[in-house]
Amino acid sequence: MKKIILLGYMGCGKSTIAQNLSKNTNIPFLDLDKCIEKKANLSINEIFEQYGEIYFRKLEHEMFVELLQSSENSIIGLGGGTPCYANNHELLKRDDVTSIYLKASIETLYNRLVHNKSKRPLIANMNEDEMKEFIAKHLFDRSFYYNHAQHKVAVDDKTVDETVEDILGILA
Ligand SMILES: Nc1ncnc2c1ncn2[C@@H]1O[C@H](COP(=O)(O)OP(=O)(O)O)[C@@H](O)[C@H]1O
Ligand SMILES: O=C(O)C1=C[C@@H](OP(=O)(O)O)[C@@H](O)[C@H](O)C1
Ligand SMILES: [Mg+2]
Repeated sequence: MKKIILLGYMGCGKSTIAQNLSKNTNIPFLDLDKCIEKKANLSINEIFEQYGEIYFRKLEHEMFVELLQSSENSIIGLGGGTPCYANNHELLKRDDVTSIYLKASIETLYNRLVHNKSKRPLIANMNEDEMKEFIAKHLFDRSFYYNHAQHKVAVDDKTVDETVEDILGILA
């Protein structure tokens, strides 16, 4: 069954756009982080705090495989790191997967994340200068994986509805 998979850096809008795309298409959406939280009965912050990032990556990989195995059509919003670990990017190559990279500039990401970092353990304790430098370097490292997506949608200066329209154009 068809999976539409949104990927990209923290704050690019995967969770927000997946939800709105779902309203437009009537295809159910799943947020990978939310699925992990539900299964572990812990928040993402608690998983990082209590078990560390490596354990989180293991849960993330297992949940990604589980969601891909389901027979339902779905829109899946990944976590920012999902394609960058455990060869998860290889799973995007399946015939039943349409993968879309929501591509945002460092500036857009910084502006969105600066007031929205508390639930993102990788950046939660950084000051503004540290965050800007971290995003720049981290995005550079991760772009290799994000560029494995079949499609790219530039999200800078677009409203949620405009990004959803762009994705509908790809899916048409
Ligand atoms: N045009 C936009 N598209 C998507 N998100 C936007 C936009 N403008 C502001 N935002 C905000 O940016 C944040 C994006 O976060 P989220 O959807 O959780 O991204 P991700 O899941 O990629 O980390 C949300 O707080 C959302 O309200
Ligand atoms: O980039 C990352 O490594 C992470 C991104 C988060 O998801 P969002 O991209 O939805 O914030 C979440 O999976 C976790 O905090 C780790
Ligand atoms: Mg998200």
